[in-house]
Amino acid sequence: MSEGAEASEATDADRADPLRVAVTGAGGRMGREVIEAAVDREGLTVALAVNRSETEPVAGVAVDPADEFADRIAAVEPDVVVDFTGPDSAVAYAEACAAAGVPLVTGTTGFDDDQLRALRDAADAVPVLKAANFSRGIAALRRAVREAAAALPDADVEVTETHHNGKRDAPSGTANTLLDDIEDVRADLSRDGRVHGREGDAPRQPGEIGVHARRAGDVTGEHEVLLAGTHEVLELTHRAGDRGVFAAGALDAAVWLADRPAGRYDFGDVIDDA
Ligand SMILES: NC(=O)C1=CN([C@@H]2O[C@H](COP(=O)(O)OP(=O)(O)OC[C@H]3O[C@@H](n4cnc5c(N)ncnc54)[C@H](OP(=O)(O)O)[C@@H]3O)[C@@H](O)[C@H]2O)C=CC1
Ligand SMILES: O=C(O)C1=N[C@H](C(=O)O)C[C@H](O)C1
Repeated sequence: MSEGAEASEATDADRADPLRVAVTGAGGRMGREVIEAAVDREGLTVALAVNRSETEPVAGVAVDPADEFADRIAAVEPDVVVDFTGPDSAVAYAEACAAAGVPLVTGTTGFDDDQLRALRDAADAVPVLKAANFSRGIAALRRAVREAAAALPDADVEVTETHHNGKRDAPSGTANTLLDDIEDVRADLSRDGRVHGREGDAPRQPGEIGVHARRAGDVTGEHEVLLAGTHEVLELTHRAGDRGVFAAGALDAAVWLADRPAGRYDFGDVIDDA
């Protein structure tokens, strides 16, 4: 379990009424996907949706302006907020959730250290589940990568991610998580050794991990970890084919989180508890 309070035994099966979900970033690629998935899922209802500029309804759900969030969350009292926006807005929503006593699931990526601290502060007041990737395939990839990196202590490691041309942050949150995982199990590798692309006279040095971020077309999300030794190469790759996998995982996380005590959680906690 992640840092935080002990989990309660409550599950969605104990809940008589539908779980009332609020969605932020409702007009975005992920927000729309989450609303569509929530509308289709038994036991859930979208009680509130907000977006910054575009406030057209999504899948029949009304979308309110984001600047009304603090008032609307107090009036609506949702059971959980699901956020896919940007780092600044995710922090603002975390603070609003902490003030209103509402649990938060955020899939937003690209946080800096101050923003991460602000999320941790919010988790002192309410449960906060942050995950850079809600795909179960990525959860499996993380386990495989940790095992492979530990089993191949001399292998050179390079991490490559590919995303659509609208993605803002680089490298992806998932790539950063995979890098953390690798550095956790390989004592010779650390954050200081990350080399972002290569150019010119730049032969590989001991302790390097290469990191490559590609942006092209409408690619949903691909992550590859290359472990290369002498005379053998291992490549571990995940490709997301549709954002529905992220939306489904985020809603699984919302259902799981709604009745937990304050604290910090991640998607692994949801999977481990299944
Ligand atoms: N954890 C996971 O599994 C996944 C995480 N992500 C992450 O989710 C985030 C969003 O991605 P994506 O949906 O593709 O991005 P988009 O740019 O498509 O959507 C972001 C949405 O958030 C809205 N927004 C921004 N600021 C605010 C605000 N203050 N209040 C309300 N709405 C706001 C934007 O509105 P406007 O257009 O008006 O600015 C937009 O509708 C990114 O950080 C991405 O990396 C993405 C996929 C999966
Ligand atoms: O912005 C995206 O699209 C995605 N972002 C997440 C990340 O940064 O890792 C997850 C997924 O790969 C899609």
